[in-house]
Amino acid sequence: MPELVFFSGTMDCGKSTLALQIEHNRSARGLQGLIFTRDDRAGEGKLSSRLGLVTDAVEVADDLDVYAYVVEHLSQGGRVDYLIADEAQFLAPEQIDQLARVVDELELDVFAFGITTDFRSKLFPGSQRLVELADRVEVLQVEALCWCGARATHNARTVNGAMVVEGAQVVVGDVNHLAHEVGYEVLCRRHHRRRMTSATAHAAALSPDVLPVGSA
Ligand SMILES: Nc1ncnc2c1ncn2[C@@H]1O[C@H](COP(=O)(O)OP(=O)(O)O)[C@@H](O)[C@H]1O
Ligand SMILES: Cc1cn([C@H]2C[C@H](O)[C@@H](COP(=O)(O)O)O2)c(=O)[nH]c1=O
Repeated sequence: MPELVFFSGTMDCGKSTLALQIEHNRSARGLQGLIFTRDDRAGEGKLSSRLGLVTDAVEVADDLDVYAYVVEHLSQGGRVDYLIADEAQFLAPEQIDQLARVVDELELDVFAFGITTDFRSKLFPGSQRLVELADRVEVLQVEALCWCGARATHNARTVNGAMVVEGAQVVVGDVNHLAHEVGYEVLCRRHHRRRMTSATAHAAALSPDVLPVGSA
């Protein structure tokens, strides 16, 4: 039975890597997939992983009807055995409905990958629709970790190194870019709630208030 599967997690937990592995394993067996993405850090029409792998993909513009795109591809004699959609949080809810239609009417597997919540811990509209429609929601097995060692479950945004909770929902960026104006850091819920990033935790640890008596 074909399925719509949502592989979800925080930033930097290996979603794009898994997307590329699924693509590799299936194409190695002669299957042909269509790969979609939106606003990947590597640029338009790219699906990239931090492990250095990258592949071409169809950039999902606001007005792209994914179902119609696949039907058109098939009607022109193209072969499609499955779909991959990375950065699926950025897709509009209607485009997620189109992915579900591909599963139900064209009987193709669709593998969607994305972060569930934004820097304010609010669902992205695309992710919300995926949670509503997916046959399965899979959490990735390799845990991203908070600076404290706990499993990271939330995404924090930093601006010039300080965690922020206001701003546009979509700002393309990366983790470990604290020197950049906008960066991201994955945190456990406890430290996301306390707005405690690795930098603020480090600064607190170095504060004179907590240094041993007599230290310089
Ligand atoms: N130098 C490295 N050596 C080994 N693994 C790495 C390295 N850099 C990144 N990774 C792995 O890649 C993961 C990020 O993969 P990626 O597919 O880009 O994540 P996502 O798409 O979820 O943001 C990290 O959590 C880590 O497991
Ligand atoms: C939390 C959050 C993230 N983003 C952006 C930042 C990245 O460009 C992508 C996530 O990519 P990844 O491959 O999963 O690391 O999403 C955003 O726009 N808004 C946010 O709140």
